[in-house]
Amino acid sequence: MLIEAVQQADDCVLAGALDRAEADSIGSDAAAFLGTASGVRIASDLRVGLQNAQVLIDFTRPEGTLAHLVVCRELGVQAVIGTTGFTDAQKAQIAEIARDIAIVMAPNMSVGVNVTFKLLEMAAQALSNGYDIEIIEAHHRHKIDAPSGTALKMGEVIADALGRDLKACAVYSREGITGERDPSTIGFSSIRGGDIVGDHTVLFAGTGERIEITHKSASRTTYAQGSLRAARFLGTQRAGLFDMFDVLGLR
Ligand SMILES: NC(=O)C1=CN([C@@H]2O[C@H](COP(=O)(O)OP(=O)(O)OC[C@H]3O[C@@H](n4cnc5c(N)ncnc54)[C@H](OP(=O)(O)O)[C@@H]3O)[C@@H](O)[C@H]2O)C=CC1
Ligand SMILES: O=C(O)C1=N[C@H](C(=O)O)C[C@H](O)C1
Repeated sequence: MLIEAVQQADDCVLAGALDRAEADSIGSDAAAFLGTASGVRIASDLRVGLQNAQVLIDFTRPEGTLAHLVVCRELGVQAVIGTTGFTDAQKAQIAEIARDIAIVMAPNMSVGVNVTFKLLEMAAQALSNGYDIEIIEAHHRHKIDAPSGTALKMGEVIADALGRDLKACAVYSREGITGERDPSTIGFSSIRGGDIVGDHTVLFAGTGERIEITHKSASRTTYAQGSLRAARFLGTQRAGLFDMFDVLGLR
């Protein structure tokens, strides 16, 4: 999706493409899967892959992203990070690296999801009393982290709007005799199955009514297009840690 988006954009150039050393794709043209040639061979050596790059777009795993950022800092390459599932300590490492290079990090690059974060801020403030808040997300069977980064960000946005600390009020699982629901909690439910691209619903359940704010991704192309917007934004920055609110002017 990312390679296709870059190939279709008239203001972006594919400078490199990376895969693991053992991958069958190594050495083949990065656009071969599109039936065209990009002139870029898929490499496993990050320094080779980044030699002509201004920005690395990284959707991998936390440990991979962190290793890549160390090389980005060394080479002065900026980064768009889509990877989710970072620990607090890993986020602190990213913030430290962002003192030297500009980084956009966001758990969801889609415009719609970032606008949904804003809607949730407003809804949480307006429904701060008498409404139980539950966040339900569904993703494909291959996803390895739960809850999704987007669901966690939704929880943070809502907790901030309510003056709560998500770490203290999040409930991630229920089983057995759980007791009555504590109204100060924010609940999370994760569904995994098939090829679901990414659905997120926040339920505000009151007495006599329910409000549901839902975003559904039908294609991963929204993430790729958002990543390119983030890369363009980085062209105007020297250093610092940004997110899609900065890129989209939503802050
Ligand atoms: N911010 C956003 O908008 C979005 C974020 N994501 C996030 O992006 C991440 C990747 O998701 P997705 O694309 O579905 O996952 P995939 O498994 O399809 O892709 C991840 C890629 O990273 C590679 N990889 C895994 N570990 C490492 C490592 N340590 N070093 C280098 N490369 C590595 C994998 O290789 P191999 O297959 O060989 O393991 C694979 O090619 C997830 O955290 C997901 O939540 C996903 C979509 C949108
Ligand atoms: O793994 C995915 O697929 C996705 N991951 C991101 C997340 O964890 O929120 C974004 C999107 O939901 C797809």
